[in-house]
Amino acid sequence: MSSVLSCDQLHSGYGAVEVLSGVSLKIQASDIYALVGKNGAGKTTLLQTILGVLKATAGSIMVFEKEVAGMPTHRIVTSGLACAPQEKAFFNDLTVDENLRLGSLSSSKSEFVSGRDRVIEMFPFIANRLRQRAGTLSGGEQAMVKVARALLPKPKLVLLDEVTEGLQPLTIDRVRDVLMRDHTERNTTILVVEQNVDFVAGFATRYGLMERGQIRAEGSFAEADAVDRISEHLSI
Ligand SMILES: Nc1ncnc2c1ncn2[C@@H]1O[C@H](COP(=O)(O)OP(=O)(O)OP(=O)(O)O)[C@@H](O)[C@H]1O
Repeated sequence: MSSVLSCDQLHSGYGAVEVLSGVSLKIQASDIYALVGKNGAGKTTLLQTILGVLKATAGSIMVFEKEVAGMPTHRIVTSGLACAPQEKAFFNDLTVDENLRLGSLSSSKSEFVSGRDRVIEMFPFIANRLRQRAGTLSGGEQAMVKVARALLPKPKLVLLDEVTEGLQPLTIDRVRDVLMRDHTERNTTILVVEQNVDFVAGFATRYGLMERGQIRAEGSFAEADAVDRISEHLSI
């Protein structure tokens, strides 16, 4: 099966501070890959480096079998990759509709409108909020709009950074259902950074355990001890 995303001995960080110290991972088409690790393990740094927001200082990043290390972010995302980042990542003074549009700048107006109809079907509350300023949404609503914005342009690979953080259980279930549906209907490959074991155990296929800037172990959720291994990794 073809590899959608692979990193090989990837190094990156912030100035003189190296955070990723040789990350290697391979995500296959239609995987739902859960990247798990404690605070500070380097998960967000890895996503930011894949997206070209942070510069890789060494190693390789292949997206759809094309080297993207060193490419600017706007070129990387046009290859069919979208991201729902951890921080708010909203233009608070713009409307919900305008924020959705910013995730689909390379789509035509008609593609955007049909994509918007699709995500409104996923998260119906958005229909009545299109003209609301994004900064006035609740935390849970913002999280759902972030996921909607990432899925709107029909990406082949979506990166989600702790989107369930601080959400109530019903909202978490909703987000999971939407992601599962998109994965099933469109074969979307998903890389989800999470610390919520119950969330990922419900739908991910594989996992990687990250610690101090490296992937220490990987496994499949088909294995009976997957949840125990992840819980142990997070507790030590
Ligand atoms: N802008 C920055 N400048 C310097 N160091 C940073 C910066 N951002 C993050 N770091 C450091 O990089 C390390 C990894 O942070 P990162 O946010 O990637 O971890 P994480 O695994 O995503 O953690 P969390 O689960 O808490 O979000 C941490 O030690 C953090 O302090």
